[in-house]
Amino acid sequence: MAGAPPKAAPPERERGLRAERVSRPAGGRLVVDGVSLAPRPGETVGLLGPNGSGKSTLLRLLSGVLAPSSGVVVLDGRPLARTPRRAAARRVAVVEQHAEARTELTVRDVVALGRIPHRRAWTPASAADAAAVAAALEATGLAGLADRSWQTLSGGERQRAQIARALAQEPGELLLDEPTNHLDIQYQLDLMELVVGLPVTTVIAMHDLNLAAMYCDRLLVLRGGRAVAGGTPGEVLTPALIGEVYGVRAEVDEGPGHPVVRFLRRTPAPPRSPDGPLPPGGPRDAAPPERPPSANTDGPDEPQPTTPWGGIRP
Ligand SMILES: Nc1ncnc2c1ncn2[C@@H]1O[C@H](COP(=O)(O)OP(=O)(O)OP(=O)(O)O)[C@@H](O)[C@H]1O
Repeated sequence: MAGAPPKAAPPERERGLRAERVSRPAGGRLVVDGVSLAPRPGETVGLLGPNGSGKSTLLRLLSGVLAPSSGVVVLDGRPLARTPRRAAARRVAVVEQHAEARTELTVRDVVALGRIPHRRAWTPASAADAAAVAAALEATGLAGLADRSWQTLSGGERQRAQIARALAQEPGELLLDEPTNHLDIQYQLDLMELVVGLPVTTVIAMHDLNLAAMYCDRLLVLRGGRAVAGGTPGEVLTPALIGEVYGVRAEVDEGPGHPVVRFLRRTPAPPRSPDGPLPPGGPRDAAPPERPPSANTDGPDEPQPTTPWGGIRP
């Protein structure tokens, strides 16, 4: 008897994970409000926005941990809510902001959790499982810590172990919530290099605008749960947008390849002598600034940004 016909792959344009006008309430208000996000296969999308703007909630909607109150999350053309749980778990890997492992597990055990969606119940780990775990440990620089207890790891090592767990899952879509938290600058850059080199679609919530500019193909900026700008880093990261969304002053250099953001002090910098010592009390005892602190500038007078978004509205 012939078996069930093989399932047809979705057409190219339907492949991947996307959110269509999703909303989600919490605490009596919409914390994600009509946001759409459709990463192209293989690209790295940075989710930006101030604290509380809805980045983590949007990632949780994309992963299926939360259900949207309106709108839909779609995986390969089918609503995520109607995708078999195991199939979704194989495809979408998530590294949450405060991922913990409470029991007495080794680093290797934690990373091997990423293989669960690939294994049948009550079957031992296969050679493919072991190889995926070893490759993930290697890629994240944790091979030497594989047999250490999770509890003994530093914050940065735990972060890397969670990323290794997600890599061991061999996902098609990788959702990362502030993955560079706790990492020193070398590991921040290593992590971003690793992520953009993976053959996966990645959505990363981040606060570091320069890392976002360096490594993301596109950015989506949230404020108060709404998408307020989207596009390439060069299109999105303008002084006007940074001023409007984060309330800070910045200059943006159109560096080769990607923009570079330089933040400006709110108060004038104390004068510095190129060769003299600091005054006895340090910079605070230096000569008073020429302007009152409320002048809110350390450069030539320039108007505060008044235009709305420099980027492209999605
Ligand atoms: N269960 C809840 N009850 C009430 N408010 C909630 C709940 N969950 C989330 N929120 C609120 O929803 C908003 C969005 O939270 P979310 O964690 O998505 O923001 P975020 O952009 O990831 O923030 P951060 O950059 O600080 O991590 C916040 O104001 C948060 O306080």
